[in-house]
Amino acid sequence: MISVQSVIYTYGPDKHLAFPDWEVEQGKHSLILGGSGCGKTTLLHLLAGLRTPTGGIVKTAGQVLSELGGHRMDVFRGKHIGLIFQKPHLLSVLTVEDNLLLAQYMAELPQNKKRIRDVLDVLNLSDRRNAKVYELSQGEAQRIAIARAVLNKPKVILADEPTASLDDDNSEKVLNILEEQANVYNATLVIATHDQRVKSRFPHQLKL
Ligand SMILES: Nc1ncnc2c1ncn2[C@@H]1O[C@H](COP(=O)(O)OP(=O)(O)OP(=O)(O)O)[C@@H](O)[C@H]1O
Repeated sequence: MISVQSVIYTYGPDKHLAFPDWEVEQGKHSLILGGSGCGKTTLLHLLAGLRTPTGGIVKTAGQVLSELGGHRMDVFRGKHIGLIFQKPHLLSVLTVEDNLLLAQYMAELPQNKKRIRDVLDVLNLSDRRNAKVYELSQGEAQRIAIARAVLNKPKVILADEPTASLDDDNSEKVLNILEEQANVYNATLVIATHDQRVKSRFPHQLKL
C-alpha cells in the first residue's frame, strides 16, 4: 500500500510542488498522469525514498519512509520496492544474470540463481541470461529491467514512463508483464505516464 499526505517538495526558492493526498491499496494498480513538468517523476522518487519530502508523510509498502535513513532506506528499497525507469539503467558490460545478482546483493538477500532463472523463464528471457546487456535489443533490455524490479518480490512496483521509448508491440508486452507480475506478488503497481496507450488500461488514476 502507498499513501501520500500533505506532501510538498521544494527544489529551490522558485520551485515548490504540492501533491494531492492519495492512497493506493495493497495489490491495486494506478497511474500518475499530468503534463510535462507537473511533478510525476518527483512523486515517484518520493515514493521510492530517492528524495525526502520538504513536508508531509510518504508511506510505501506500509512504511513511513522518513523513519528510514541512508543505508536502511537503500536496503528497504531493494527488498520491497521495484523500480522501472524510462531507460533500463542496467550495467551494460555485465551479463543479464550478473545485473540480477547485483539486485539481490544490494537488498542484502542471499544469492539465488534459481530465482533468477525462474523470473527470466516467466518473462521469456531464459536464452538471454548469459548475454551482455549491450547485446540486448531495447525491448529485451526493458524486460530485463522489469525482471530486476520484480526479482525480490517487492510489495510496490513504481514505473516511470516505462513504455515511452517502445513501439506498440513492445509497449503492449511490457504493460502485460507489469500487470501480470504485480498480480502474482499482489504488489501495488504505480505507473507515471502521458502515454495514451497506457491511460486506457488503468481506470484508477491520479491527475497532477
Ligand atoms: N533537480 C531539479 N532541480 C530543479 N528543478 C527541478 C529538478 N528536477 C525537476 N525539477 C522541476 O520540478 C518540476 C517537476 O519535474 P518532474 O520531473 O517531476 O516532472 P514530470 O511531470 O515528471 O515531467 P515530464 O513528464 O516532462 O518528465 C519541473 O518544473 C522541473 O523543471
